[in-house]
Amino acid sequence: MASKPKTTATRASTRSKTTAPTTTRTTRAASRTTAVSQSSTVTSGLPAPKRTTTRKPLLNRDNSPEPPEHVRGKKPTANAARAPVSRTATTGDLNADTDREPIKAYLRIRPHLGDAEPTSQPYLDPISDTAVQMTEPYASSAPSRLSSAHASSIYTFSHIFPTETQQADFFNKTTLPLVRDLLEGRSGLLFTYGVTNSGKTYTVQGGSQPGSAGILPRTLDVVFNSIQGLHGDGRYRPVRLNGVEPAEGPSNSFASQLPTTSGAPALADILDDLPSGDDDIDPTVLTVDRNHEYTVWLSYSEVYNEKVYDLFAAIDAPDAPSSQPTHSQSAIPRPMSSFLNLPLPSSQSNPLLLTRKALAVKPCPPSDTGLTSSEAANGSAGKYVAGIRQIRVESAAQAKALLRLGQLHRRVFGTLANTQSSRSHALVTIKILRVHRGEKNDMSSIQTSRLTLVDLAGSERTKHTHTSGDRLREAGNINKSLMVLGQCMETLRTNQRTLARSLAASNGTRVDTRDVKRGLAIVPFRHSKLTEILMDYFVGEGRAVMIVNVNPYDTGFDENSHVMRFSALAREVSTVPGTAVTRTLPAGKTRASEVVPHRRSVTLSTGGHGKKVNEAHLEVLEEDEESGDGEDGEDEPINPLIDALFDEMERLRAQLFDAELRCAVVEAEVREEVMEEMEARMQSMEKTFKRRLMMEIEHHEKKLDAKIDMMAQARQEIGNSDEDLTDLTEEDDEVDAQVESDQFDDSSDASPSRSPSPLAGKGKGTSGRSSLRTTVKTEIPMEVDEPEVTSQDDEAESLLPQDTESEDEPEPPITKSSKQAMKKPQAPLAEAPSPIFEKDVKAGRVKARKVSDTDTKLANLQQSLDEMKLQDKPRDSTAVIPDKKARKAAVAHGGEDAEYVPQEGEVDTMKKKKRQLGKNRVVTDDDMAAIILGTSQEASTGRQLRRSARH
Ligand SMILES: Nc1ncnc2c1ncn2[C@@H]1O[C@H](COP(=O)(O)OP(=O)(O)OP(=O)(O)O)[C@@H](O)[C@H]1O
Repeated sequence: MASKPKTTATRASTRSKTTAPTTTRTTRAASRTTAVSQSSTVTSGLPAPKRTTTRKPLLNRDNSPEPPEHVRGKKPTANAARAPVSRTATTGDLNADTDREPIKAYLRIRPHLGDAEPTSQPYLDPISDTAVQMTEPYASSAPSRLSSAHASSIYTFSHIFPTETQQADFFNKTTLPLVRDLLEGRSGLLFTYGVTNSGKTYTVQGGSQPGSAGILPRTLDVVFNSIQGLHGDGRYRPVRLNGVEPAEGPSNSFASQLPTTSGAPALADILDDLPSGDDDIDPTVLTVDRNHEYTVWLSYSEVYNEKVYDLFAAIDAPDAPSSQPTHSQSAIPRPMSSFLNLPLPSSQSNPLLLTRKALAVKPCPPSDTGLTSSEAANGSAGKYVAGIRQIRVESAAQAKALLRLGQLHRRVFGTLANTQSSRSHALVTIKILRVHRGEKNDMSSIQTSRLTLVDLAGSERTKHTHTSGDRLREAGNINKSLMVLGQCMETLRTNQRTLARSLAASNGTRVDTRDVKRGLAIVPFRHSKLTEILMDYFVGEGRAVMIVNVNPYDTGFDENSHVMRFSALAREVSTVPGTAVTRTLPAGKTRASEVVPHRRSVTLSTGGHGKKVNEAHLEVLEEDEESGDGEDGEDEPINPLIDALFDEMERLRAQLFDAELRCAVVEAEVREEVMEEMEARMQSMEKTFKRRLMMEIEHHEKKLDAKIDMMAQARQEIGNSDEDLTDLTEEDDEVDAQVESDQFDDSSDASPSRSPSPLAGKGKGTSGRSSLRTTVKTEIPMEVDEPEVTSQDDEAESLLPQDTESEDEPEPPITKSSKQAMKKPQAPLAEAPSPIFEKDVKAGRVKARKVSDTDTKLANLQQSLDEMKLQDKPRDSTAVIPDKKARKAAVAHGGEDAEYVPQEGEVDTMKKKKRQLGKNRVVTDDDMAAIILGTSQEASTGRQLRRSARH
């Protein structure tokens, strides 16, 4: 077994000039720890980051991390002095600058796609080239139970690309440096991260418009532009991750690798059928070392449902598999070839069965990496996809055609629900073998470098995609990969910080790194296929770039916040840009294992764009990969406890998804119920109010009718009265003369004593004119009846108070004086006519008449009304309060029962500030109408009495 500490010691000694003791750990857990330590050892001596080491929950972590000091260009201290990578020990010219640098995170904001999408305010607002503010839409509304995002946050990135960014510009700033590294022999990783529909595929592959080619085709263009005339002869081929071996037989050209099996169309034909994107070529040319020859190799895989598939591999159709050539490493596959030419079954009863086999991920043998076996055994050698095809391409056009074929495969096996949506992680690896012209035959001089471009599947959660069954499983696995990727980054960051902090704390003295390493966490790369494949970039050497795609019009604010926080985490992880190496190695042994195929149905649509659309129902058999060779026990679980914990996490996560789904459904149901209830209530309220309104209208109409009737009746009565008046005129001439003479007497000899009414002097300046015997030539409106002066009228007098009562109003308090006034037939007539009579008075339609009893009663009524008003005022405005002291004294003197009679000065009077509204008696129109009615009735009664008396 490998002696890992020795490895560490070697690295440590080359980098920090310290000697680490050898240890003999053999477990994988320890191996992983050491791997992390080894990677971290590169940072030995780095100044301690200022940031606190307390681990905050991911949710609350500030997402504007500043790069550590060493990244910001601060010169390393003596402790931090770094030496070239120790891989020089086994390879020749492979020294590289091993400065650690954080993963670069670029944000690309997707533009609004016009009418196809609902228009809304974007919730992302770039505030500078590197910072963006994210504000939750509808933040004022109650926060969602499921929402975990902050209402407004600022996130920082290495650079932010606004919506109008052109593909070429984006490529130059994000990917071109990685292409340069690739051509110079250094490896790199670029991955896109974001929710579905955020523009990841557009960024990687591009669109259909001219100039919209993505970073992948542009990378191929630049590579082939730059190595023009420097192509190697292909006598060597890459194997595994960094291995090289002589190619079997001549494989000099792309065409020569095409399959020749009779009856099957050639790959070239298939590729010709695929749409060409050759019009959109990036013209960039990079300067390369012209002393070397270059060969370019391409591989294309996808991680789907935690299985790795080769997208260049042939898909076995029912009548094709046996006739197909075996999948040799160097042979160009004929993927889809037979399938494309088969008549597609249209019914599900007899689906076409397609099979594809998952590939195993295996650890690299030591010879591939330039490390000693002991070094490799610690896990830092990375892993490779066993059996994946690496195809040599000689031009960008060939490469693009192959990639399109791979994409076709991906789509066939892609999601059933939405064929446009990438539900798998797609990995394209461009590998370059570089050999010095003078050392063509020296295999050990061949340098290998890789650039892997990863189009990650959408990171959205299941509740937004309404997934179920297979889709749920798919989503679960996508999320698992991304979750593990996040966990790996978090662990790496923590380890790097721990190491840097402990080394900084040593203050220049020698540190036993074993102690430090013991405290480092195991990076859980092996818990997801994606991270297993990518681990070499994190613990080995290579630059890493992350592209965060975001659609600011998307409803998934929460998911996008999660993406942002993930990017912050990534930016805090450092990687080591280095030089890839190559070793030859004997082919690894493989071991047959139990294969548990997974079958699922796929619906494939072909045609479209003006052609007839055919739907084919297929069954896909996804065979599991063969297990690893087990040579070094790498396939043993790292630690059963950790594995169990991961499984538990996975189970809990699935439960959480389930619970969230149920919550969302219940929430929707409850909302609907509440809405229905509200609607029913609103309807019933509307009915009630309508009914009330109708009743009100009816009531008012009745009232109005009554009023009109009253008025009509009154008018009629007045008409009758006129007739009676004519009769009476003659009869009363005598009385008139007498009244006139009396009036004359009164006016000349007015005396208060002649006025029995206590209110006589209060009548609007008519003092002296109203008295018992005074006959005022008051103009009485026509509407008022003019009953004859008869003694019988007294009998009707009793009717008056009742008749003047309003229906609704309470009876006004009848004071003593008012009673007197009402009883006295001689009570003076109120002089001021009611305003409603004024018109008639002015029109001269009334005539002077003698005072009758009815008139007197009317006057009395008016007077009592006035009195009511007059009496109300002082009563409501003044309060008489007995003096407390005096009362107390009286009680003390005479006991509790003693009657207290306040003397002068023993009462306080107090003005009340305000009369209470509604307590006063108010004479309303109804009252007046009632009075008129009463008067009319009285008058008619009087007339009847008088007439009966006459007869
Ligand atoms: N920068 C851009 N300019 C113009 N259109 C864009 C841009 N980015 C994305 N689009 C368009 O937005 C749509 C969604 O983009 P894309 O398919 O790349 O999303 P995605 O993140 O890859 O989704 P999925 O994860 O489901 O595959 C596509 O129609 C694409 O053409």
